[in-house]
Amino acid sequence: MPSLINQTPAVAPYTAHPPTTAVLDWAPLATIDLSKFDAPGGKQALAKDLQEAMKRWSFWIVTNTGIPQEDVDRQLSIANGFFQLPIEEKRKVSCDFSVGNYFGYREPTRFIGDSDVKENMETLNIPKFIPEYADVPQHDFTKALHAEIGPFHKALWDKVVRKLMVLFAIILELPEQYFVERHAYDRASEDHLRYLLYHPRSAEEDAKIGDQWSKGHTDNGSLTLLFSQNVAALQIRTLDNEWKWVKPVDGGITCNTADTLSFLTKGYIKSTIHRVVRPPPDQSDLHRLGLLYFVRPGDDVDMVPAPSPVLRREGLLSKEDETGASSTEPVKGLEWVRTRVKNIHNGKAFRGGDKDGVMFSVKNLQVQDYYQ
Ligand SMILES: O=C(O)CCC(=O)C(=O)O
Ligand SMILES: [Fe+2]
Repeated sequence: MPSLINQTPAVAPYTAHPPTTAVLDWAPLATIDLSKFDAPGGKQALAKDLQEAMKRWSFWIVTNTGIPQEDVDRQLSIANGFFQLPIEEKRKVSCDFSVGNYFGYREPTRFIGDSDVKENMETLNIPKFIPEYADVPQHDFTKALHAEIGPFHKALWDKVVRKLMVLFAIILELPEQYFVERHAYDRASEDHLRYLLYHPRSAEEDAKIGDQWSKGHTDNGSLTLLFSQNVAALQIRTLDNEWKWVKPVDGGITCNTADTLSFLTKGYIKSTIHRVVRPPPDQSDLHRLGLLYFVRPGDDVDMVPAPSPVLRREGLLSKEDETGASSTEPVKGLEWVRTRVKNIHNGKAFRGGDKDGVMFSVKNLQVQDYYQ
């Protein structure tokens, strides 16, 4: 008789909610059509488009990734099935925030800032499918589905992350593999596929936290991918300090660059501020299920600026950056990510309050905790 772990659990198909009919102030995000990537001159043309898009904000949409929609739908069904498990089951593999380890399940237990409102999102983060992580504890439910989750995880990196990393290198006039090597799938890093579920709250409860489910923030790693999400809630902050909504694009993935890629490019690639708010009235009572991939730098990658001719021309590289003769040991990828995750998640409260967050730093690297 096979053990339970070898049996594929029954997973009911998940049906996405229809998009909102509300009239919202959508961000006019650029679309990067990845089907052009391998055509002659395709990468160069896409790099131009992306560079243009990133002048305004470091958010864009990729389309034609080659990842079948049925595979995305299946992942959403698995995510939905996971969140329906009894809480005792989900708790069996919890994130160890005391060491900044984000792999596993995060239960919504904390209060938002100093309010009496509890956070409303639960997440499951699944590490890369490489030998380093073969022994990372995982839930029986997802372990039994690894034959499907693994190939999806790898395909996402290969079909999307790798290509975007090449485009960043072209933009910075670096060898094409410069950022690929620093974010390679087969080397240790805190990359993860994330299943994310937000629970709706009453209007009264949401009002107490200014309708902000997750305050303005930048992401901790290098790049974040978010599969098209019909429940409107994600907003990005423009250079003029306005908040604009992110519109779902069928079959598209919303991408944003984040803190460590900004460190590697001395701020040339921006880490855009974004937040998650209460959805519009026609969606405010819905559960919002998300599928994301968070790209982190390799564990042992030095967080130092790339020797890019573009950065040099822009005057962004100091003498120390050029010679590597810094007075401090460079921060490593793992050191940054773990320290930051611990800082955000190991306290009693989740980002909140009325003021801007304080600055958080590790050696010479600094970000603002959160934004109003
Ligand atoms: O749920 C979303 O749309 C974005 C979530 C997000 O910003 C995050 O998890 O860092
Ligand atoms: Fe984020």
